[in-house]
This record gives sequence, structure tokens and C-alpha cells, in this order.
Amino acid sequence: MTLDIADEFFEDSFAIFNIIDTSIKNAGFIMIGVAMLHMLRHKHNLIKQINQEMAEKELLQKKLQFEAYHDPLTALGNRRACFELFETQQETHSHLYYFDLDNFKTANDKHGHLVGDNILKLFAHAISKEFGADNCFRLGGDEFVAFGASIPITEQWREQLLNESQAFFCGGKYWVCRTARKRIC
Ligand SMILES: Nc1nc2c(ncn2[C@@H]2O[C@H](COP(=O)(O)OP(=O)(O)OP(=O)(O)O)[C@@H](O)[C@H]2O)c(=O)[nH]1
Repeated sequence: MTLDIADEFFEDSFAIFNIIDTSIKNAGFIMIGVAMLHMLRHKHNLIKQINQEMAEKELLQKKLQFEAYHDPLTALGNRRACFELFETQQETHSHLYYFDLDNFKTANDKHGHLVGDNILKLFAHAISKEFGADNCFRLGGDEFVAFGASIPITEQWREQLLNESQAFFCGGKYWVCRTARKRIC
């Protein structure tokens, strides 16, 4: 009889201990789960941040590369680009055109540098339309170079190129020469 009572007592106590023990274990699992989730979220944010920084770096690198090889005013290739691409341009184009605007200094002095800048942009746009922007370069000041095919040069063509800049009495001269294009057999 005494034994029975003791058995019941221990049975009940164990049941309570069991419940407490399971609860503690469950709470432990939940805490570990929450901590792991937190860690994963932190890692996810870190990877996102690294990816973003890498994308920004890549963009910056592309921007720097563009700036190193382009004229900021006209967005044409600059002197460095022209020299570095000279061989390739020679191989793919039969003629080289060199342009130098006339009276540009006078136009600058008379109408101001903003108008002067605009003349350069208009001329860059005109030759880009004729030869393709990738084949045109601004060497500096009012000097430009373009690579292209042989074009029947007429007074009309010349006027067309200088159309808008002529409004400021700014003309232009050009020289054309054959490139040393290699024949592809
Ligand atoms: N507005 C403007 N002017 C520039 C720029 N770069 C150079 N210049 C000016 O361009 C002028 C070029 O002068 P010149 O080479 O004598 O040109 P020009 O008056 O056409 O004379 P020729 O070429 O001998 O016919 C200079 O006054 C420079 O200050 C630019 O980016 N913008």
C-alpha cells in the first residue's frame, strides 16, 4: 500500500518533470532557431551589401574608363582613344578625315565660350551622323578626326557638315588621306 502511494507520487512528479524538461528543450530549439534565422538574415544582408558595392565599383570603373577615353564636351573619343584605336580604325576604314574649324577663336571671343562649346558639339554631331560616333574623335580644341569610306566631297557636303556653325561665321577645312588598310583576301 505504501509502495503504491510512492509509485503514484513519483509517477506524477516525473510527468511534471517530463513536461518541464520538454518545454525547456523546446524553448532551447526555438532560441537556436531564432538565432540561426537572425544569423542567416545578417549574412543575407551582408551578401546583398557586397553585391551592391561590387555593382557600384563596376559602374565607377566603367565611368572612369569612359572618361579616360572620351571628350567630356562632345562625348566623342578623345586623342588617347584615337591613337589607341588608330590601327584598328585603319584596318577597317579606307580613309582618314582631319577637320580643323576656321575662325573658331573669333567665334569664341565674339559670342562667348558657351556658344563656342555649342559649335563644337554641333560639329561633333554632324560628323557623327556622317561617319558614326565610334569612328570620330576630337583631338583637342577645334580639331577632329574621322575614319570612313571614300566620300565624294562636294561643297554641299562641306556646307552640310558646317551648316550650323556657319551661322557664327565659323568655317572649316579638312584633309583626307587614304589609310594603310590591309587587304582581306
Ligand atoms: N569654347 C571652347 N573653346 C575652346 C575649347 N578648347 C579650345 N578652345 C579654344 O579654341 C580656340 C582655338 O583657336 P585656334 O586654333 O586659333 O582656332 P581658329 O581661330 O579656328 O584658327 P585656325 O584653326 O588657325 O583657323 C582657342 O581660342 C581655344 O581657347 C573648348 O572646349 N571650348
